[in-house]
Amino acid sequence: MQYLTPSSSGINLKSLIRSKIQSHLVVPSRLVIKCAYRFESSNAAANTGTINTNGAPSTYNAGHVGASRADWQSSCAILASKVVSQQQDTEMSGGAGNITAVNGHTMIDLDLVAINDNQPKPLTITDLSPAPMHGAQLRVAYQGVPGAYSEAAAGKAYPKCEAIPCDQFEVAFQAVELWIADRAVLPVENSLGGSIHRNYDLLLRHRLHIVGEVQLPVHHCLLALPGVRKEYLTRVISHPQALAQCELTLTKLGLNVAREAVDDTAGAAEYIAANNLRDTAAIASARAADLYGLQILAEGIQDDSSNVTRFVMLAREPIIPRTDRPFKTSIVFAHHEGTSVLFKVLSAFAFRNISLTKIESRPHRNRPIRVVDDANVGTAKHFEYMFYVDFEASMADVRAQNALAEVQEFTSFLRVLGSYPMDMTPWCPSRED
Ligand SMILES: O=C(O)C(=O)C[C@]1(C(=O)O)C=C[C@@H](O)C=C1
Repeated sequence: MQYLTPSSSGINLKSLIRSKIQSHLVVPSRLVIKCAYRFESSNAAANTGTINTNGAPSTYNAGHVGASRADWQSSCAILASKVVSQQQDTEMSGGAGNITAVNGHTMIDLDLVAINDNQPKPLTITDLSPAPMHGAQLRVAYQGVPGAYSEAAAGKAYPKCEAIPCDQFEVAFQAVELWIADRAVLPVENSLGGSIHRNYDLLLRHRLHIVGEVQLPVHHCLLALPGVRKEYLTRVISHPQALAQCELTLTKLGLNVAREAVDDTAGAAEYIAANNLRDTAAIASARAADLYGLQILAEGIQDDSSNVTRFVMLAREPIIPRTDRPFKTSIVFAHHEGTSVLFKVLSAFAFRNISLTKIESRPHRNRPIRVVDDANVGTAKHFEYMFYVDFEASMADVRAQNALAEVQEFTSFLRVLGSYPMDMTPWCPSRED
């Protein structure tokens, strides 16, 4: 599906990256290579007409939609060339030459007054801090366009944040890795649809840390162009999770029409508006109806009124775990061979009275099959798994530390994805979009 770009005055990624450059933040070249790679893949995707990069930041409340893919590409090209030229300057001047000059009093004339604004400034502790600089707005990357539930989750977790729409989850991760955003928001499970497996895989592939969670009641609406009636509809489009969450209700509404999956709920609404599609409805939020000028044909069409999606917040740095409020810790592990290992791992928590809130398994990509030869019976083949476990304790809690020390004995791989405050907001399944 193609995202479209409604005109607005939102700040765009180009200006964000420019401001980053202007503040002379030195970006490691490794990140730029990643960035260049992303252009190629997004170009390739755009050529197939399936994905469109819409990387314009928007203030959460205002719901701005801004720059085009070209903007994003040129921004990163500027960033890449800036870094390359910085590297060339450094190479030509002999890298650490400046230090030698100062320390060794070489022929460089030290003019301590005139500071050239084009020189890179050293990183400070604030640049490395997981929190934004005092007074700065937290920038939160999410997948989708304004009106998506992920945007609402960003607003719930960080009420005054600047929400930055990204066309893919991968881009949201990279936005944080490249310091374009401070956080990424990622849906990981839904009460009706279950776990969002692809996002678990992304957590493992990237090195970001979980620093928070929010549970967002998801209240779906059926949206169409003004004047369109249910009888005119030949298809309903939305995010696959949203389609699954409304399956029964659509049938009850007599909508036995084609269902088509698109990248996000609000993107579906935007697509209908921009293409003036009078035979198509979208499943999306009431806010998406407002933003894209659609009417609400039916409200609360999720099959279960207490439909809720859990999102996690990701940052470059972990937060310091505490014990003065309820914390959750998420881990992922693979175990050594042996059938009783999973039981042993889980009992490490049970013996310490640590509750598990979630366990999820995903096939081990690098080692999908374990072969067990038995001369008499033949060859048994088991799937190998990565296990994702959430438990109710902070990493600052000695019980959690001991449990993990024990888990480590049975596992071939163990990573703490994050230790973060639990979402303790009162449960209220009414509409929140
Ligand atoms: O498409 C959106 O609006 C999203 O934010 C994505 C998403 C998901 O990935 O599950 C989030 C919440 C809803 O469960 C439906 C879709």
